[in-house]
Amino acid sequence: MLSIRNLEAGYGESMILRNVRLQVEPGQVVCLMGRNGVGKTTLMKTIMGLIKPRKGAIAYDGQDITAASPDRRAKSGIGYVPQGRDIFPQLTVEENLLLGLEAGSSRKSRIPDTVYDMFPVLKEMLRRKGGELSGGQQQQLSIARALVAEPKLLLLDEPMEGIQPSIVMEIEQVIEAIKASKRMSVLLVEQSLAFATSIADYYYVLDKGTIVAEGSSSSLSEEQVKKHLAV
Ligand SMILES: Nc1ncnc2c1ncn2[C@@H]1O[C@H](COP(=O)(O)OP(=O)(O)OP(=O)(O)O)[C@@H](O)[C@H]1O
Repeated sequence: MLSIRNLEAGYGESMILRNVRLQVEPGQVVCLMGRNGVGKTTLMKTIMGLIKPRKGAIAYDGQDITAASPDRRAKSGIGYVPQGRDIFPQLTVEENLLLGLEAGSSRKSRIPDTVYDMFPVLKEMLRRKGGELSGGQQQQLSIARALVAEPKLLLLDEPMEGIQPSIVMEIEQVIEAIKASKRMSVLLVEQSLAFATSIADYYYVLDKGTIVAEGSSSSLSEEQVKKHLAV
């Protein structure tokens, strides 16, 4: 589904990612872990094409997309939910969702009902401005907007960060439902050991721009977390 080899990327002269390799199989939920500032967001942006790698290759769905534009990646079925709820505050919930249809690979002209099934709260708030929603609801809107396009690979950058526990639970349920549907792969940045071991199939730990540990999530132990993730 997604295969990254020998990736090197950064900002101007400063190289953040070095020799990164990572794999996401069809239907898998893969968790990318690592301390603050190690390059997780940089990796997500490079997968989405917002940062051009200096070295290495990214293949998606059997195609080399290393040089493809972000728009082409979205059209070919990669959905991206950036860190920090990047919704349009002046547009209504419905308008935000409709933008998701434009961006992605879906040929549908209406928002699929499955999105409202996953986020019933949004259906009740279709006419409200995005900026009037709570932080957690905005995060749900941001995820829903990506799902509207029915992507084949969903990239989620710290979707639970700074969100109240009840909404964290709802977002976890959505990720579980996506996994159960087997129609989408998910790569997400998430620090919680509980999440990584309960929902994810596989994990990678990034440290100083390189992958230092990986394995099936059931093998992820408290000790490894202490070694690689404790501050
Ligand atoms: N636009 C930018 N220009 C220059 N350097 C940047 C830019 N964005 C991030 N960096 C640097 O790149 C490094 C990796 O940042 P990145 O945001 O990828 O880390 P992260 O693991 O996602 O961290 P966090 O968990 O805090 O979000 C940091 O040292 C950061 O200061």
